[in-house]
Amino acid sequence: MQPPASPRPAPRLQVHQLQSALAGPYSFALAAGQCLTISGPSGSGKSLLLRMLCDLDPNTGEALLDGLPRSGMSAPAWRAQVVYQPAEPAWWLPAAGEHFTPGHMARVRELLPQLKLSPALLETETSRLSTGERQRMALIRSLACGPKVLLLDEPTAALDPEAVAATEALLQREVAAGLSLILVTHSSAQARTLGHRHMTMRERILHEDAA
Ligand SMILES: Nc1ncnc2c1ncn2[C@@H]1O[C@H](COP(=O)(O)OP(=O)(O)OP(=O)(O)O)[C@@H](O)[C@H]1O
Repeated sequence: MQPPASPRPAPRLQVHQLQSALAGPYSFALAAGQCLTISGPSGSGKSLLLRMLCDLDPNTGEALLDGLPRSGMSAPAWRAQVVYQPAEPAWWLPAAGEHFTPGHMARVRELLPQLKLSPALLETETSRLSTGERQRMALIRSLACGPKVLLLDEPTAALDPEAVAATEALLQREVAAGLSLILVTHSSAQARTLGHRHMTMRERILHEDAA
């Protein structure tokens, strides 16, 4: 007799009827090691969705991480695991390196060369970094804390082709290692390179694209 099949693990992220005064409801699930890309016109609601997913804007409905409901954990505990990187990330201390905790520095030093960044930039005032350097440094900040789900809003918008390629290669490795990625991008080439599933936002309604 066959042993009973072991229960399937819960999806990494489950979203049920997530809704705010401005957008939704949205429902979908994402597995560990899966990349969902979202495209759509400017102003269609992509950032509103990402902000709801990391619980920055008031919303109703439920989100679960590995089967555990967000409503049962604190906002900081949720946001430590579901990390949102906006299109224009904020920096609140003079140098980029000051934004990292000592426990994350080994990982930061590992990631810097992968994104073609010099370690010296950690000591440079963030206001003196180029837009593209700041954008890549923000991605390092997002990855250094080891999120389970990463919500990226146009992370390569300010980058030259070589830096775009390095960023995409890094994201591919992270997803292959188990990261769940929701990537907002205007680049259909990038969506094809990184995405396992594709959705389009139109007038705040999310449509799953044909496979
Ligand atoms: N707090 C708010 N109050 C009212 N309207 C808002 C608020 N935040 C965003 N909006 C509006 O909601 C719509 C969707 O905004 P959102 O930032 O999600 O667009 P987007 O799809 O991410 O666009 P882009 O590609 O340009 O970043 C826009 O019309 C925006 O002006």
